[in-house]
Amino acid sequence: MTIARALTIAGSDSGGGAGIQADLKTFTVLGVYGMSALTAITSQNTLGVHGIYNLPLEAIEKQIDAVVTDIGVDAAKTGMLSQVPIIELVAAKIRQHTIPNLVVDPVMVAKGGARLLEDSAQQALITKLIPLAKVVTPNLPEAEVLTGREIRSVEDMKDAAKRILDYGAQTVVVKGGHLAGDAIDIVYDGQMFEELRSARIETRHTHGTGCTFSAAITAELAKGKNVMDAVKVAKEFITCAISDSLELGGGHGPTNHWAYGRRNQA
Ligand SMILES: Nc1ncnc2c1ncn2[C@@H]1O[C@H](COP(=O)(O)OP(=O)(O)O)[C@@H](O)[C@H]1O
Ligand SMILES: Cc1ncc(COP(=O)(O)O)c(N)n1
Repeated sequence: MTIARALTIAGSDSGGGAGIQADLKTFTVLGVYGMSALTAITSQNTLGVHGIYNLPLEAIEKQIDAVVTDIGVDAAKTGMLSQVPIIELVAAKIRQHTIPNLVVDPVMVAKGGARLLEDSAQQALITKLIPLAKVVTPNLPEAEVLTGREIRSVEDMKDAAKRILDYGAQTVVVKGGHLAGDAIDIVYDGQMFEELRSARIETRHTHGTGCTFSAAITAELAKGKNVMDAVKVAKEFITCAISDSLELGGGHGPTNHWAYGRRNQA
C-alpha cells in the first residue's frame, strides 16, 4: 500500500498537546504517514513550559537527512525553531533536498507565555525560511512581530497578509484565534483574499491549536490537495478539535485530534 508522507521539523511537547506530538497525531488521523525531526525538547504540560533543551545542529541535520534520503517526503512543516543557527540549518536542508510543499508555522510564544523563539531569530525567520514556504501560518501576535504593526481588525489582518507575502511566501494564512468574536482566518495567495470563519468556541483548552492547524494543512498538501482546499480541511479539523477539546491537566488542556475523524466516520 502506498501512503502520503509528511515530515514535521519542530519541538517536542512532553504534554502531548502541541509540537511534534500534535503534528504526528494530526497526520495519523488524516491518513498520512508521519515522520519527525526534533529541534528541541521542552518539558511542558498544560500549565506551561518548564524547560527548553535545543538539540545539537548535527542531530537535527541527521534526522532530516535520514528520512528524506530513505522514506521520502511529500510535504513538510516547521514549528518551534528557536535560534538563528537552527533556522539557517533547516532552511539549508529544505533547499538541499528540495523538500516540496513546505508549511511554516512561525512559532514564537507558547500559550502560557514562554518564548519559543529568541528575539534575535525573528529576522532569520523572515529572510531564510518564509521565502521557502508554500504556506505560512502566523497567529495575530506573530503577524504583528513579522510586520511590526498592530493588528486590531480583519482589515489589519489582510494588510499583514500582504506584507508577509512580500517576504516571499506563496500563501499566507493569518489566524484570527486571538481576535474577539468569530474565529476568522484570512488566506491570501497574492491574487485574492478568502475569509474562513467559524463561531468562537468558549474554552480555555486550546493548547496546540496552531500546531494542529498547520499540521492538517501539511497532511492535505502531502495527499495532493491544492492550498485552498488543504486550508479549508484544516479549518474544519481544528474547529472539531477545539469543540471537543480535552479537560486534561490544570491549565490550557489540549485539543482533541480524534474529533474530526470520528465525525467523518459517523
Ligand atoms: N476559541 C476558538 N474557537 C474557534 N476557533 C478557534 C478558537 N481559537 C482558535 N481558533 C482557530 O484555531 C486555529 C489556530 O488559531 P490561533 O489560536 O490563532 O493560533 P495559535 O495556536 O498559533 O495561537 C485558527 O483556525 C483559529 O481560527
Ligand atoms: C514544542 C512546542 N511547539 C509549539 C508550541 C506552541 O503551541 P501553542 O501556541 O498552540 O500552545 C508549544 N507550546 N510547544
